[in-house]
Amino acid sequence: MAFQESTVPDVYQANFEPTAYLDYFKLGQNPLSDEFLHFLLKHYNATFKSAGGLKGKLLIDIGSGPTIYQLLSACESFQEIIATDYTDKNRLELEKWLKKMPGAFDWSPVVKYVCQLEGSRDKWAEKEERLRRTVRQVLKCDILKERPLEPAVLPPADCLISLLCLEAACPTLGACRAALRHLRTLLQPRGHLVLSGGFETTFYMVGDKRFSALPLEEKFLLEALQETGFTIEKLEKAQQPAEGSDDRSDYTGMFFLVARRRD
Ligand SMILES: C[S@@+](CC[C@H](N)C(=O)[O-])C[C@H]1O[C@@H](n2cnc3c(N)ncnc32)[C@H](O)[C@@H]1O
Repeated sequence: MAFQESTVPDVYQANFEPTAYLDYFKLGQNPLSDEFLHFLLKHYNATFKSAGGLKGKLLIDIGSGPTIYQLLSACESFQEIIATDYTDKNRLELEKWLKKMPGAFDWSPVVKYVCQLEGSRDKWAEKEERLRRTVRQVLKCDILKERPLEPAVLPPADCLISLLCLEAACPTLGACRAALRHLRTLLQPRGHLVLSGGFETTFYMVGDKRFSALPLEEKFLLEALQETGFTIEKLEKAQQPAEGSDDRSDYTGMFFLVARRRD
C-alpha cells in the first residue's frame, strides 16, 4: 500500500556498494578482518561437518550481501541453498560469482582456507563448483516484513543462516525481536537457525560510507531468541582482539550461535 511506504531513506539500496564491502574479504590485508573471518569459518566448518553436523534438504541464507563464504561448509551437507538479500546490487554481485561472469570477486583464497579446514586444500575448485550447483536461487529479502521472502513461496527450510544482518537491518531492539519472529516462519518445526554477528556494534564502514548498526548485547540476544520461539543449542564468542582497533567498525566481540525452532 502506497500510504504505508517508509519515509526513511533507503540507505542500503542507495549506499551499500558491494565491491567496497568485498574489500573486507581479501585475506591477508587486515589482521582483524582475517581474525573475524577465521572465527566464522571455523565455526561453520564445525557446525556443518560431515560427521554429526547439521544437514538437510533446504538451507536459506538471510541477508547474504554479496558474499558466499558463509555457505562454503553448508554446501557439502544441504541439497539446495537459497541466497537472499535486500539490495539489487548485492544480488547481482552474487549472480556474477555464481555465473562466473567477468569481474566477479575472487573467493579462491577463502575457499582454499575452508578446504584446508576440511582436510583437502587442493579440492577448492571442486568446492566452488559444488556451491555454484547448490545455490538454486538468489531472492529479494526484507527481514522487517512479516513474510521476508514475499512474493516467493518456498517450502519451510531445514536450516537458516544469517550473518551480520540483524544488526544492519533492524533499527530498534523491538524490530530485531520481530525480525526473529519473521525468520522463524521460514523454518520447519525444529529447524535450525545459525546466527552470527558482532556484539555492541554501533557502525561499520563500507568504503567511505558509514552504516549505523543496532548494538546487540548477549543478554538481549539470548532472551529475544527464547521469547521468539527458539532454543539455543550452542553459543561461541570471541573478544575483539586487544591489540589495534579496527576503525572500520566498533564491535566489541563476535558471536556464533546455533538455535532450534521450538514447537
Ligand atoms: C553487513 S552486511 C552482511 C552481508 C553478509 N551476510 C556477510 O556476512 O558479509 C548486511 C546486509 O544486510 C542486508 N540488509 C539490510 N537491510 C535488510 C533487510 N531489511 N532485510 C534483509 N537484509 C537486509 C544488506 O543489504 C547487507 O547485505
